[in-house]
Amino acid sequence: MHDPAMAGPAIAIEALARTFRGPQGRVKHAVDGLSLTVERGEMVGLLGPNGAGKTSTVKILMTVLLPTAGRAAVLGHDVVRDAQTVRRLTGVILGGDAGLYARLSARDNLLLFADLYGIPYREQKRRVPELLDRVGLLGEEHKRVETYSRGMKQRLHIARGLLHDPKVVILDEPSNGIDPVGARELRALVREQVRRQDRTVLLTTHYMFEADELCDRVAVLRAGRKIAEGTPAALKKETDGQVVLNVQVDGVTEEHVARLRALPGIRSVNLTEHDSRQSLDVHSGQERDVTADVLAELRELTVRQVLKREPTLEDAYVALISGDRA
Ligand SMILES: Nc1ncnc2c1ncn2[C@@H]1O[C@H](COP(=O)(O)OP(=O)(O)OP(=O)(O)O)[C@@H](O)[C@H]1O
Repeated sequence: MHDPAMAGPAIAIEALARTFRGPQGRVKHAVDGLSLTVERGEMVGLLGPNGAGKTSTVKILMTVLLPTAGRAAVLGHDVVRDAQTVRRLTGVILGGDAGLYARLSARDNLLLFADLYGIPYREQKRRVPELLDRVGLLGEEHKRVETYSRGMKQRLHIARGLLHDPKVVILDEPSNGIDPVGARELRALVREQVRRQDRTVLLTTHYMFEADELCDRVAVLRAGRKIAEGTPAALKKETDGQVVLNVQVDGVTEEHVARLRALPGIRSVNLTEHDSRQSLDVHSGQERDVTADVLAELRELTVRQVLKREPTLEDAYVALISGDRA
């Protein structure tokens, strides 16, 4: 008999949808007709701004949220009809404090979860120290988890997610809330340990550079839909020949942004606010210098600084999610 688990992609998502009913019965499309295939051994990043539908998609794959339409399968097993098998084959690595026992040591946490996974005791004795070593927690394994730094907890989450040696790993925001140095170390850990042994990894992140460092391919979501998919290098190519004009300015309104977007030669405009200071990134082609037109639109505001620069990978991503493409 044909066994679907032996062939085909690791993750197959087809026309997946999930709606929620909000206040006054308004329907919210968290995932809106998403299709995505992840081949065996691939590492694919799901990118998107807050509310894009990443967590809802991941929850459906983790079998903790039901889709309202479409289907998703892990190693050929449907996440709704065959949820138990999907859970056995999938390792989930979430961040933060949830899912760990703060009063127990790292070692006792892993032994407890190994029991829950039904890993035989002799196997636990071998695997737990080995995993603690692999994630760099050997020597700290007897300390209570509540004394751990965020980065150490994240390492323990990784060890926990790999305990039952899953074929498919779902990794949610690996470096969220971790300082840049710690985040770099964590990415190295993900590359060396999570990716091992032809494992398939689906990772969510807010950071394009993180996806670039780790992923073979990325899918960018916006409002529950996929707006771009490809290798990080291919997405970056979309900004070839573009220039970013960064304007530090105060008092920008939605109306200003709309007027800037309508100017000839402008591809996308992104407004960010930090410490109540505004910053505008205006993407345009190289063929036309838009600086004078942009400053004319902002003439009644106080412009603090104007800089022109080459686009980065992060710009490629921002241009995608703030552009008009749907
Ligand atoms: N249980 C729920 N009830 C109502 N609306 C929900 C629920 N869960 C998610 N949503 C809505 O669905 C949309 C997608 O949310 P989701 O958490 O999947 O996005 P996300 O890309 O993971 O965002 P973030 O990066 O902030 O985690 C959001 O608008 C969110 O408010």
